[in-house]
Amino acid sequence: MTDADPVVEAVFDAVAATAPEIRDALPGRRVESGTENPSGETVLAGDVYADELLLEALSAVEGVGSFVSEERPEAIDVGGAVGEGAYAVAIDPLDGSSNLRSNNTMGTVVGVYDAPLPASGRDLVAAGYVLYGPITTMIVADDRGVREEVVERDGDDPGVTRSVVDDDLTLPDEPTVYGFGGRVPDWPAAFREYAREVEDELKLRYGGSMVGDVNQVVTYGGVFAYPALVDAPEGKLRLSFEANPIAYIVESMGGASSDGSGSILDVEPDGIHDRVPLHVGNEGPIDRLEAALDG
Ligand SMILES: O=P(O)(O)OC[C@H]1O[C@](O)(COP(=O)(O)O)[C@@H](O)[C@@H]1O
Ligand SMILES: [Mg+2]
Ligand SMILES: [Mg+2]
Repeated sequence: MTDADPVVEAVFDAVAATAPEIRDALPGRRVESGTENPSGETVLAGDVYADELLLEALSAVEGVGSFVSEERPEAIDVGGAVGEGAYAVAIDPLDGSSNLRSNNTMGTVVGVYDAPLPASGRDLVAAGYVLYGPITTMIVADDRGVREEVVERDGDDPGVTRSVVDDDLTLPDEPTVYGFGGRVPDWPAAFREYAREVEDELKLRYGGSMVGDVNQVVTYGGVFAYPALVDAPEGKLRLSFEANPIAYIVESMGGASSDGSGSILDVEPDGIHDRVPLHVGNEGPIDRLEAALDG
């Protein structure tokens, strides 16, 4: 196995250290902040707080040159030149933040790119997510594979403990669950037909937060999608902050990703906030999806 990249390790140390603080801050931050993000969505106080904490933590990491967030219009220069020894870190500070009001699962998504954004998913050197569920877990994928960790506060210390619970996470061979975002009438006919078949075979697991819903697939095998919509052919999820990191993780686990015709990691971006239809999971259901959409 290759040695860990110290900058990637430091990035995930910083993300893990921030996770309990983000979690603790949520009870008082379930309200709208009064602003919109670059994607035109209402931002909650929790989104703003998580974004600020992560900027502070990640800009202190030596080797991080650029901080790019779903909540900010532009990349922020925080150190060395990206691509010449420094990485760009792309963050979805709180994923599924509409679940804050209903007190359901949310996450933080991280992509570590070896190129200035907008960059292709092929420029990722690592990706991961934190899942704020009944316990706080973190998935980390890099060129050494995929690991699942539990993140806990270290007693009264400000630090945290990262305990690896699985150091070689792979997708279960048998698909078991599915979760598809958006409304059925908004799905293109070909996706509706595909979904009808999947419904007959797999169990529905859908909670409205990409990280939570992808983690069901990561754990039990299956397929997650936020597909193209009739009125929004580019779908909802953002390539740099959401789709690329999730595709990198699932592909590193032996699964597949697709924008409808090929791997998400091959999508060439125009802008930092580009959206893309996202489908990830076991190879079987993703191959069938591409065949269904091709027709
Ligand atoms: O409820 P909708 O509009 O179908 O969207 C659900 C999707 O939107 C998201 O909440 C978008 O992420 P953010 O919360 O980071 O904006 C995903 O987590 C989820 O898959
Ligand atoms: Mg999100
Ligand atoms: Mg978000």
